[in-house]
Amino acid sequence: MNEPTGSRPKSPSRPTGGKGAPARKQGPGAKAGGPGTGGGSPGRPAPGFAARKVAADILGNVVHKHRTLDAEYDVTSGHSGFRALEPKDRSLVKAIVAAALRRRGQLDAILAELLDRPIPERTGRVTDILHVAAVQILFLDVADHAAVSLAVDLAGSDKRARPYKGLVNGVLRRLAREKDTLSTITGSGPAGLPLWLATRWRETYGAETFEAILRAHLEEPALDLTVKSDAEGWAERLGGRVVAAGSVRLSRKGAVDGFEGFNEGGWWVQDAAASLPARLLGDLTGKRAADLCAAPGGKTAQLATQGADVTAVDISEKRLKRVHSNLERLGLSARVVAADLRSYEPDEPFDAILLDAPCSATGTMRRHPDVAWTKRPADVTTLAAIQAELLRKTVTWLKPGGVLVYCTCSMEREEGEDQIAALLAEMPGIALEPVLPAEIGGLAECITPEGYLRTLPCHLGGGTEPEGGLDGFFAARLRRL
Ligand SMILES: C[S@@+](CC[C@H](N)C(=O)[O-])C[C@H]1O[C@@H](n2cnc3c(N)ncnc32)[C@H](O)[C@@H]1O
Repeated sequence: MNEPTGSRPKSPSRPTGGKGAPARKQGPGAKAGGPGTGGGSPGRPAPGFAARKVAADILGNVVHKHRTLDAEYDVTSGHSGFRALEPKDRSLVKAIVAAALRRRGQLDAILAELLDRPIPERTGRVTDILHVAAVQILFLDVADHAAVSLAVDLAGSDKRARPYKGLVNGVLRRLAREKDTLSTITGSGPAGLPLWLATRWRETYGAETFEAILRAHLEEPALDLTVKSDAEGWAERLGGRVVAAGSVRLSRKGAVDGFEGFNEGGWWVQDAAASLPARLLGDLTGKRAADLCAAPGGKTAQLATQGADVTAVDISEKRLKRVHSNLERLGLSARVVAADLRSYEPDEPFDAILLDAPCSATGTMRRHPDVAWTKRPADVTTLAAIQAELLRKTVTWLKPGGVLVYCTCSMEREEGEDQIAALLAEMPGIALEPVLPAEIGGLAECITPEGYLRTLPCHLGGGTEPEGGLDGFFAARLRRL
């Protein structure tokens, strides 16, 4: 679908992303103009209408029905309206939904300021429609009048939202007019997180770090690569910089299979924080190593690159296909096993084990802003029980003197610090081997007093420096005595 170009540039004065952080216009650069109500021929939707409708649907499905964005965007089984869109409109939908989730707290506060009273629950998609339009007006490269009129059309097309068409029109026009002066936009917006998660993080990390994490979540993260070798060389060739312990951080976007080095297998996409646990196992030349919970294989590739004879185990046959294809592209090898670790037994013990246990993934919200809405407190409890079981079982697969790194991409203590404290209290034959700053590129801020690795989205300049931040990861290194 071709959308008309926007009729005027956005105001140079931008709303801020909380505590003075400048909000950046992001997204695919779609100059979605389109006169909306006046733009379509009679009886035909205006250009851009389908994309806005799909965006509001998907946003609602994530927030109210706890569906994941991966499921909604699946090319074979995802949202049917999304699948019917042209690639350009799919990109626009993704940009709108990601920004609306990332900035949900701000949008709620801004709209509350413009509404006399909260919108009743039973009004269908009114709130989703308002969020989809507001995020375009405030943060995306879309002409205000197009965002407003398409939202009005959308409200008019929904039986339960129709009575609120006038309200949608009035609120969004006022937002477009007053966006530079609205007080909530320039203040520190509230969390935009479900209460259970906000409460937990404030308690776990303290008010100041919690605010810093929220600021970091507002920004779209940079693209990080793990390289087989020569990080400086790849950074130069791809126009990036070396961060953390040798990851290459790029500001460029786009399909990575078109970037230099992809086809030659020089690197793979992996958040810089996600690359740290495997690095804690050091040089593995000639060692027998297990990558447990391996798919899609980012850490398998690291262990192979570090010289190990790798056995990669995962329960999901489907996800293991990606391990095979990734290893093939990278020219690396590993023994790949489809098995449930709860019933699997290796033939021989290992010198090194990496256990990247299934977890709530609350540390990946920078890249997956739906996570806050698709996870529930009960998930943390259920997953913590699985992690405890896997950890107790697999640590016995180490040779004496062997090392296991346990990690999760979770920000929850139950999936990190508490797991290790309980294990050490229970198993006297296992000792903690603290992480040293030199092993993780000098990132001392990411090491806890106990010697655990604990990365947070606000680390490495997240929320304060352009293209800063790390995914939230926990890792601990254990040695079998
Ligand atoms: C966090 S992901 C692993 C990411 C991977 N290590 C990487 O770096 O690319 C967790 C994985 O655990 C696997 N998994 C979950 N339960 C499992 C079990 N009981 N046995 C084996 N694998 C399991 C899932 O299929 C999923 O691929």
